[in-house]
Amino acid sequence: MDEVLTTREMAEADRLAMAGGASGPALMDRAGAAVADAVCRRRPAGARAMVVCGPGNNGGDGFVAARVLAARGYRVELFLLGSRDALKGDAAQAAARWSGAARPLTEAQPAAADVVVDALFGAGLARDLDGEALAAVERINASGTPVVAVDVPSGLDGDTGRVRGAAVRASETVTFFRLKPGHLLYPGRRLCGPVRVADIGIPESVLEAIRPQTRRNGPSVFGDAFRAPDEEGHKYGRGHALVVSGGVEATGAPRLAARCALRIGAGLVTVASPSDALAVHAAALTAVMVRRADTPADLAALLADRRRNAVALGPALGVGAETRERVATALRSGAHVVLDADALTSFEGEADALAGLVGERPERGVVVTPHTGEFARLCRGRADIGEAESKLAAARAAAAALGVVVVLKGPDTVVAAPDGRAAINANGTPWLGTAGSGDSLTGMTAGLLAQSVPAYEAACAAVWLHAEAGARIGPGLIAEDLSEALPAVLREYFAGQGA
Ligand SMILES: NC(=O)C1=CN([C@@H]2O[C@H](COP(=O)(O)OP(=O)(O)OC[C@H]3O[C@@H](n4cnc5c(N)ncnc54)[C@H](O)[C@@H]3O)[C@@H](O)[C@H]2O)[C@H](O)CC1
Ligand SMILES: [K+]
Repeated sequence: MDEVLTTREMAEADRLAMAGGASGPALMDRAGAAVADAVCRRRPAGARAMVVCGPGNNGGDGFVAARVLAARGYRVELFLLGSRDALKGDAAQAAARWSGAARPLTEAQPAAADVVVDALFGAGLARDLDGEALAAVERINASGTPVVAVDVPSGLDGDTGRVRGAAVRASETVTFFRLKPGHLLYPGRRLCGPVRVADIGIPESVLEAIRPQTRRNGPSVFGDAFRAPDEEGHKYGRGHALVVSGGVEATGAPRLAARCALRIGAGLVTVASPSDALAVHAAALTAVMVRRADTPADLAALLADRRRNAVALGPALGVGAETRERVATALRSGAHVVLDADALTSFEGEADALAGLVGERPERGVVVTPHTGEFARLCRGRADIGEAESKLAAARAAAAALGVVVVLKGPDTVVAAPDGRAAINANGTPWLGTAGSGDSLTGMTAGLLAQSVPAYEAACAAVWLHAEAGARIGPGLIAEDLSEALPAVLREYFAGQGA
């Protein structure tokens, strides 16, 4: 159920279902009935339900919902954008079975209703709302009346999660068969409210033909790649992560990263720093070694020990040529590499230079973990990335261009692999927006790479586990809590695998 389908893929699912014998009206009937069920859960029979319908099949779903609600004793008023006889296909059939009026949309007064069904536009939204549709959406939002949106809130682009002119703020959304990217990407995720995915009779088998490349992030994405160590799990079998840090001015970042790498399962961690004082402070943990590393050559020497199979650079490294040199050294070492923060900012506007370094190396995982600002700086000058239609498309384009796994962080973190796979994370919490949270994620990613989890799955697992840990703590979260919350999160995750 974690596949995420674009509107185009959804239309293909629809087509395949009908080619397989499903009927359009039957699909629409089940869609409309699922919408009616959502209204019934929200308001008792006898309540005033306003259904606003658009000129396409989204409107058709609205006509079906209106008919079902009226049959269940709701006082239904239906308003239509455009004329009833302009409706076509399944929508025309649904309208023909609605015995009530279809009043002009301009007459709709949502404030007078107990609940609104938003069936204006769905997957067929083709441009910014204007005219009567825009006015109606504004009246709906101003009314404060609860809204059940059909498929996607009208005005929201189902593929990008972006608003086209204006969009309905829904109390909940009923969609069909699978989620769309716009249900998970902001602001779409906020405008949808809770999203219910209804089964309308499209067979799962259509997915074999569609082969969707996007998933909602979770254990179904990385479960096979990250399993509990077997009983004789030896510490060397669980890899050795190296956290490269900067000077004394930055104390917590490398320590956070090191702690998280250990907690998530790396067998050993080394903190390398030009400053003994910092390294000792950063280490302050058993199983963490401390090594002096003043120069890239020192770093190369540390990485010459092949048991150090994952290296994290970024937290508190400083921005500039030194860091670039360290990044180049790490990429040439053949260890798995995580690049965050300063390691990325040191390549500001030079994504190609970074891509060149990545390209030199044997096929080992490289993960970059920028937040949106770092991403924009790294990809400055790359219009093919900067002008992508959505965060999902931008992360994908960068992953393909750089040849790395991109973790584009935010409340809707997107993880994208060079081969086109992508996952949108949906278990985050606003409390993760705190200093050090990124360093913790870097450490978790390095800790998973150290255990030879493949780069894409390691990034997806780190993002999801990091968010789970944050969600467990919630208000008052400080970055130090994240590593402490990991044992409980991992216990549940592994137990879930056993299930
Ligand atoms: N895919 C499925 O499994 C099912 C989908 N259903 C519903 O069908 C809609 C998609 O219907 P479609 O007719 O393609 O488009 P819409 O109804 O979303 O749009 C209607 C129509 O409106 C015009 N239009 C687009 N943008 C604007 C605008 N900004 N202003 C004015 N007019 C606009 C354009 O001509 C569109 O064609 C999907 O969302 C589901 O709700 C099935 O009912 C169930 C199966
Ligand atoms: K809608």
